Amino acid sequence: MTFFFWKDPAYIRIRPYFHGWVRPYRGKLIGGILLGFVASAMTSGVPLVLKQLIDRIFTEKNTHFLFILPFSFFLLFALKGLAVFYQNYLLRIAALQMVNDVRKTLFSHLVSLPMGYYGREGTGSLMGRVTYDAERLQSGVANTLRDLVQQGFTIVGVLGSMIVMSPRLTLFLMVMLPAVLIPIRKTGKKLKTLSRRTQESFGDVNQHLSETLSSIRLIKGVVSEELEKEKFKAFSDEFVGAQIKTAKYSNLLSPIMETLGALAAGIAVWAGGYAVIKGTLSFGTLVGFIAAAQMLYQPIKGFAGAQADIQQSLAAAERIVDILAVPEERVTSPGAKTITALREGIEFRHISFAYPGTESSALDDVSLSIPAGSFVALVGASGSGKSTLANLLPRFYEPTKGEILWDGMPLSEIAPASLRSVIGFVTQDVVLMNQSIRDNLLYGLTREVPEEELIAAARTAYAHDFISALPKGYDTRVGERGIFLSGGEKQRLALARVVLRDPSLLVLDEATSALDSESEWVVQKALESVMKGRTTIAIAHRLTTIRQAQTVFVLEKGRLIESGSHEELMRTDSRYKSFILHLMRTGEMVPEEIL
Ligand SMILES: Nc1ncnc2c1ncn2[C@@H]1O[C@H](COP(=O)(O)OP(=O)(O)OP(=O)(O)O)[C@@H](O)[C@H]1O
Repeated sequence: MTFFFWKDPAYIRIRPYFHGWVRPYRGKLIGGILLGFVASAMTSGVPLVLKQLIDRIFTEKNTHFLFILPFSFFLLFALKGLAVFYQNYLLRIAALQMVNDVRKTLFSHLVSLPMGYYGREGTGSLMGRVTYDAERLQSGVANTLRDLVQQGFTIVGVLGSMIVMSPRLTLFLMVMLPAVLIPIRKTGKKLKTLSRRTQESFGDVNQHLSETLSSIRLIKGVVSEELEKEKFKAFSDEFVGAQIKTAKYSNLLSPIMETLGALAAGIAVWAGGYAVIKGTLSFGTLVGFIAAAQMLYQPIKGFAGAQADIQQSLAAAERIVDILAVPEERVTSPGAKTITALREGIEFRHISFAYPGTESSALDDVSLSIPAGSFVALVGASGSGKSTLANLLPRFYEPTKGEILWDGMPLSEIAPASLRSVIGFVTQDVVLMNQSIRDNLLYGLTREVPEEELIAAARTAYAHDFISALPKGYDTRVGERGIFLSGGEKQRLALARVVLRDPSLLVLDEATSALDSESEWVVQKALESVMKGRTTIAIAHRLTTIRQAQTVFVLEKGRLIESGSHEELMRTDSRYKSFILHLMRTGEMVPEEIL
């Protein structure tokens, strides 16, 4: 039964979180509830005063009450108005502040989840939880408390007044109770399902929008605008469809309740009219009673509305709790070791790994050593596990089997935050924010960086000249995801960022797409100067890079199949040799490079 929301499995699930959310605002909520009580007491007094008004003034013609009763009438409404105002105000403030807390907690939880989580949940859907669901929860809590408390009390109070006036007539009207409860219950259930559907389809709309905007180059490149429009239309229509159905069901209750209210008044006249004619019931009682029956309509409607609100808020809260229930990644912990550099080297010992939720291994029993200060290249076909191997180092993922040692220390004992501060990543897809070049270069640094150091870093990365040539120099905004910059320029900014962070270990995921030869040359130069004095692991796609590496590790389907220098491997009849020759035949590697 929806009335007892505290028995609802959804509520039981969110309860521990909900109590924590509500606790800081107890005072305001209790104040709101008490004021709701005052407001409903005032409302319940109206039929009684009305009865007295008619019986004393009009029937008994008692002039003594001519002033008192109308004034009491006014006083009741004035007090009720005041109580309702402050009740709504307090509840709204409490709900707004509470949801503000929830939103902030949700955001900080969202950025602290383990890497594996983000791939599973779509960005749009996650955005929907922080925006739409949090908002739903806010209005839900404020409205529910108002309606449940004030309207609940009013129903009880008005019923009390009715019993005081005539228990017999009240009993007559009780016959209608099932007629009132059944539609409330039925619409409540329907609304819960619809609410989930609305929220999910809002997630789809959001997801599609964020995906489209972030892939706009691809979409335009392959001319698939029409396809995307069609997809968006479908998601948006589904969202509106669910909302229209919700509107239908939530607005259906009102007319049903109004009709039932009129029926109740009719029953009251039919059953009480005869008694008034016979003189066994005062006219004032009947009028008071009809007024009471009419007055029940509004609170029952509100109370029924609260059921719908409860269902919608429960669905929203559940979706929020779905995220909060995922354990956070602990980037620092009291027992964990911290490191400041790589001094001896890294060793992978029998490492196997499968991505969460997948069956096949991305890495299978890989053992290799990378001495500090060396330059190694990871080579292999697409999907052979090169990026996966590199992603285990900052502990974005934990190996399923085996152990990685950092200067002889198990990686699992080192705090991820500390590891990440000594590893610099330069990925194919350089992540830039729509801020100035300066802000992008300094992003994540907590120390003050003097201008000279910033410029020196940009020089090391061969970026200073192109930055200086921009209209606003270091203060030029780069556009969303660096859209105003070329591929080579983005790569050099990423390298300048590495210089400023000064990590011991550099992980370079080389771009597979070719840069023009001039950019290629500059990026290569920048790379060479940034690599100096650092251990470098390159996920290599260019022969020039591979040839510079002291050791090339060759991966195939997650297994390490060969290792050695390029020359050594080319001298034998290795799988590496046939792989490189294959790449040259297919044009993925330029043959001139080995000449
Ligand atoms: N987030 C992920 N979730 C599930 N499986 C993944 C994930 N990332 C990669 N994989 C799978 O793991 C295997 C190894 O992928 P990985 O990205 O490490 O290969 P790679 O050698 O770096 O390839 P590429 O050169 O194309 O980047 C592949 O089969 C890939 O499909």
